[in-house]
Amino acid sequence: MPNAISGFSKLSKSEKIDWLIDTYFSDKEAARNLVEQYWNTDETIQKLHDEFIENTITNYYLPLGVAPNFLINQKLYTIPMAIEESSVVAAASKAAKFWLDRGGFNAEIISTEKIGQVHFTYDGDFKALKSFFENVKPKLIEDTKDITKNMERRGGGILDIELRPKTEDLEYYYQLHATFETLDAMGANFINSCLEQFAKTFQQEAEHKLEGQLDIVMSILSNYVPNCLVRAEVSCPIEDLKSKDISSPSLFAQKFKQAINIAEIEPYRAVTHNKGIMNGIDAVVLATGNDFRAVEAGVHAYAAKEGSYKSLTHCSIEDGVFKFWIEIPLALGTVGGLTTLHPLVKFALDMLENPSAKELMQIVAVAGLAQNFAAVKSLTTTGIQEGHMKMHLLNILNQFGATTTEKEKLIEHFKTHIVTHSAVVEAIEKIRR
Ligand SMILES: CC(C)(COP(=O)([O-])OP(=O)([O-])OC[C@H]1O[C@@H](n2cnc3c(N)ncnc32)[C@H](O)[C@@H]1OP(=O)([O-])[O-])[C@@H](O)C(=O)NCCC(=O)NCCSC(=O)C[C@@](C)(O)CC(=O)[O-]
Ligand SMILES: NC(=O)C1=CN([C@@H]2O[C@H](COP(=O)(O)OP(=O)(O)OC[C@H]3O[C@@H](n4cnc5c(N)ncnc54)[C@H](O)[C@@H]3O)[C@@H](O)[C@H]2O)C=CC1
Repeated sequence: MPNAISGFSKLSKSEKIDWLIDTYFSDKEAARNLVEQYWNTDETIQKLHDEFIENTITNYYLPLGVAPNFLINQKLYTIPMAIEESSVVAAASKAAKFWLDRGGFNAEIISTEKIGQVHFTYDGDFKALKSFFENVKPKLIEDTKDITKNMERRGGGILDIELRPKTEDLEYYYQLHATFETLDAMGANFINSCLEQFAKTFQQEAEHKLEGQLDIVMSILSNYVPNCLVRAEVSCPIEDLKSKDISSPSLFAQKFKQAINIAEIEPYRAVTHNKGIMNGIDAVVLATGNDFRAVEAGVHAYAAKEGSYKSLTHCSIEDGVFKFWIEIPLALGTVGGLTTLHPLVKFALDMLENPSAKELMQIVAVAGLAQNFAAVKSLTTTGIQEGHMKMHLLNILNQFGATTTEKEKLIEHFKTHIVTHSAVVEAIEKIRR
């Protein structure tokens, strides 16, 4: 076991790499070469990446793919997707193309409110606390003026602050529950700055004007944003579903709806179903430099809002019309965070013609819906493995170090044979004999 190290953060980048290689690697030259191989040749770009996080030693690549042909609210987009899993970009592209011929996707913003809370304890009388809060509320807002003035000029800012008693769940526990409009910013830093100022003013005022002990526990935004909602939808007459892989549209529609119904009542299925949705959502969220952990946490909380974990997508068949939709909370930014810093994020946003946060919410929701449509369509028709393994073939070939000629031969071979890991291994061995 290696010894712990103190002061690691104070070492230079090259000293950190030296320590790491000396401590963990026997083939020191190979390890150092690998780390250096992933450095950007442009020192300015490398420095930028070094400074995104702490203790950076090199870069970790993910492929950036694009899915064309997304018609959203009658505007055509090519959507950027950063993801490691094969078949996701192909599936999104295929769903986009399918719906392009059937009127495209419609998306709408339902709401854009963000939330933050000051968590505190108080051991006195609730009535006294309530009256103190009502008196101090204008000052809470007034004291954040320096933080909020620019956001207010743009049309956003603090929407409201409420006092919420939580003592039934936890002794002495209360909240200042605040709502915000942060426009094109995800808003985490703006909200946290406001909340910390609320806490400071609240505590200071309480010391002179409130009987009983009031202690601030913490001030932080919530990544659960059920009132920052977007809805995306596709629909068409059932007979228009007919396509290369759908010979009986009405049977397909019934089976597809049944698959969604199952994900609405069965958590084991719902989790995988929603994972398929997040294949699309995370890929676009990452490509556009947004915080995918925040989105993931909020989306899954929303999926469980009724007490059990459910599908985020829904389907109906009414009057001969097939309708499929998603409704999800998404706190996204097109300014702030990494959005203007990472050159490829800038590229991705340029490709989307520099959307507002609202437009990006719609694009991301559509990517999730399209992904889910492709996956459930495969699951209820051919099965998932056929298409997924077709795309995964290159990964298996690369694992076995296949040459370009071997790849060409095997890709041709697997156009007419089912791809499984063992079938690929067998075929490689055969052509190498
Ligand atoms: C994989 C496909 C698309 C093949 O589908 P296919 O019918 O064999 O494709 P095709 O060769 O006929 O091409 C049709 C279109 O698909 C796209 N496409 C096709 N191939 C490519 C490619 N190489 N690169 C880029 N795009 C591709 C592209 O849009 C293309 O049009 P074109 O560009 O030719 O005009 C289909 O089988 C499919 O959609 N499968 C679903 C795959 C999927 O969902 N993958 C996610 C990973 S599995 C998982 O994590 C989630 C899951 C499944 O568990 C979720 C759940 O359970 O709900
Ligand atoms: N729990 C969480 O999710 C947390 C996330 N974070 C991180 O915070 C970052 C996001 O915070 P932000 O405050 O969004 O970014 P930020 O701190 O970069 O601020 C964005 C700023 O851009 C300015 N702005 C310019 N034009 C604007 C417009 N049209 N609309 C709105 N604002 C405009 C505003 O002053 C705004 O405050 C992400 O990197 C995230 O990972 C940080 C703390 C906690």
